[in-house]
Amino acid sequence: MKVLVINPGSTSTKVAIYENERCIFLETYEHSPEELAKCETLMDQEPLRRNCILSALEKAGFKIEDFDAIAARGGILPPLESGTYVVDERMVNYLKHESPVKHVSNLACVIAYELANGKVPVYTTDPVSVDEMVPEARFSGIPEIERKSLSHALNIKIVCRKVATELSKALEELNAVVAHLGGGISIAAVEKGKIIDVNNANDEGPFSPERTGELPVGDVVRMCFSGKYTKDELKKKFVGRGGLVAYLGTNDLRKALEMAKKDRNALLVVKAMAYQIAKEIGGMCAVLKGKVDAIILTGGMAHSNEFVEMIKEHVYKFAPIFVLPGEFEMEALALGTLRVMKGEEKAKIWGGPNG
Ligand SMILES: Nc1ncnc2c1ncn2[C@@H]1O[C@H](COP(=O)(O)OP(=O)(O)OP(=O)(O)O)[C@@H](O)[C@H]1O
Ligand SMILES: CCCC(=O)O
Repeated sequence: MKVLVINPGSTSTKVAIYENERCIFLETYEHSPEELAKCETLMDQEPLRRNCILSALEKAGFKIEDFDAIAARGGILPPLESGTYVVDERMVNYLKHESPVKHVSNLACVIAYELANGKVPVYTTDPVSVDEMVPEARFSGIPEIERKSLSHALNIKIVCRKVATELSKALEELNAVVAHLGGGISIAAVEKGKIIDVNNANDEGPFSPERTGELPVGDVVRMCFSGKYTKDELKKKFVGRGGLVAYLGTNDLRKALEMAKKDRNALLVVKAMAYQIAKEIGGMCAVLKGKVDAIILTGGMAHSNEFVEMIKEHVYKFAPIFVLPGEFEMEALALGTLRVMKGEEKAKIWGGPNG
């Protein structure tokens, strides 16, 4: 079976071709800030991203009709169960016109559905809005605000599957704390394979390479009413220009670690990020009542041994630590679709915004 995998990220478009479980082609197209700035809205990026996919297909020597299915990254749908979903017109319309958060992953299903044009089935696995949180995790502190489950669910689930296999367990038997350490950070408590609590990677948790994470609420209110910022400026300050970018002017941990060799303040900033990550991991161990088979460190920043050690020194006593650097999103999308195509799992049908 052949599966085309589509994954638009904030600065790149990734395209892969899987022949059963084997990746036979992978191409990443980088997008410069200037190129993206020409698109006023997120959906204006559609032609640019679609052209990347068409170029990749030409390079690989395939047509859409050659595929048994397309696997597309899932965007911000209303909260939904983990699994692989059929991408249909209703889902595409929601992602195009109604999704409350203009996240780049919203583009993938829209483009895939148009390219498939009814000839090839399109699926999406574990979108950003997978929600398996327990009731007590939903409380924020005021009734008007409910905590949201918006996370790197796709990568979190696949690294859990990998570690479960290493521990000779089924995913449904694994208790783990997973820290996805990318441009944004999601730290999840996974109980019996389900993400029962996770920081909303845009609004909560540790500061990350380009996001502030949780902030002291009184100071945020003062900033909002200071008259110094528009709403958009503040949103960008918190998500995009926060974290390492705000302290050190870079979102690249490698550069921050280089700076830290000569500059004590830069070292302190990197250590503070590791400290906040460790604190969130500790909290999620408490969510699991200490019954933790594994602490899993994944995402781009897990490539740095130096940074991993800074986290480990705080949490090594809690559970065995597994480091799976980078992300496995393309593989997760392909495997999710293959499980459905091979009849190992039933595809879910999205019930619409109210269903
Ligand atoms: N070899 C490496 N050593 C240290 N840091 C690295 C390495 N490779 C990537 N990183 C860091 O990882 C971070 C980006 O991680 P990643 O590529 O997972 O993020 P992303 O895909 O852009 O965003 P997200 O994971 O939030 O979707 C950057 O700070 C980058 O500098
Ligand atoms: C909101 C979680 C996913 C991401 O940050 O890309």
